Amino acid sequence: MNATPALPAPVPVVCAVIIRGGRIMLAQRPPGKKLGGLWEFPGGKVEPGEAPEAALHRELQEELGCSVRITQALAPFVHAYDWGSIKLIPFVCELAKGSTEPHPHEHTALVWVEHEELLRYDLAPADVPVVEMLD
Ligand SMILES: Nc1nc2c([nH]c(=O)n2[C@@H]2O[C@H](COP(=O)(O)OP(=O)(O)OP(=O)(O)O)[C@@H](O)[C@H]2O)c(=O)[nH]1
Repeated sequence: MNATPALPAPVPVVCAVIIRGGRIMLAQRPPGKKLGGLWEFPGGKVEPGEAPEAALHRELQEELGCSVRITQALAPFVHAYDWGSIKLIPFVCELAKGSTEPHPHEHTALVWVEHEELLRYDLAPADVPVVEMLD
């Protein structure tokens, strides 16, 4: 018998690299939450039985009040934090035609930055490999 307890499965998390006019949106996590103050791609946890794409649309509506069109699915990967692991499922998106302007309902701030500037932001550690996947 294997005495090693099974590690909990990584928590699936979707995130959106939203591109507009050559700039990419970053959102700042509020203080007091996990990774508070760090910058991330908007998104969140996938609910049980939910498709990742559906989770992405739901989270972006909740967090930013906007709708997007997914243009590319990037390769999901697992990132281990000291409190557990996430399976990050990134999508490249653009704002959907007729979408409302995104507003931060849950984040402290939103910025639109050039690709070359992304790594100058203090990113959630799991987001660094996502930046490296972008062309
Ligand atoms: N939304 C989002 N979450 C990310 C990214 N990168 C990353 O490590 N995460 C982590 O993945 C989890 C996503 O959950 P969430 O955004 O729905 O969670 P939350 O802060 O409401 O819940 P939490 O307080 O349990 O972390 C967070 O722990 C967050 O720190 C990212 O780019 N986008």
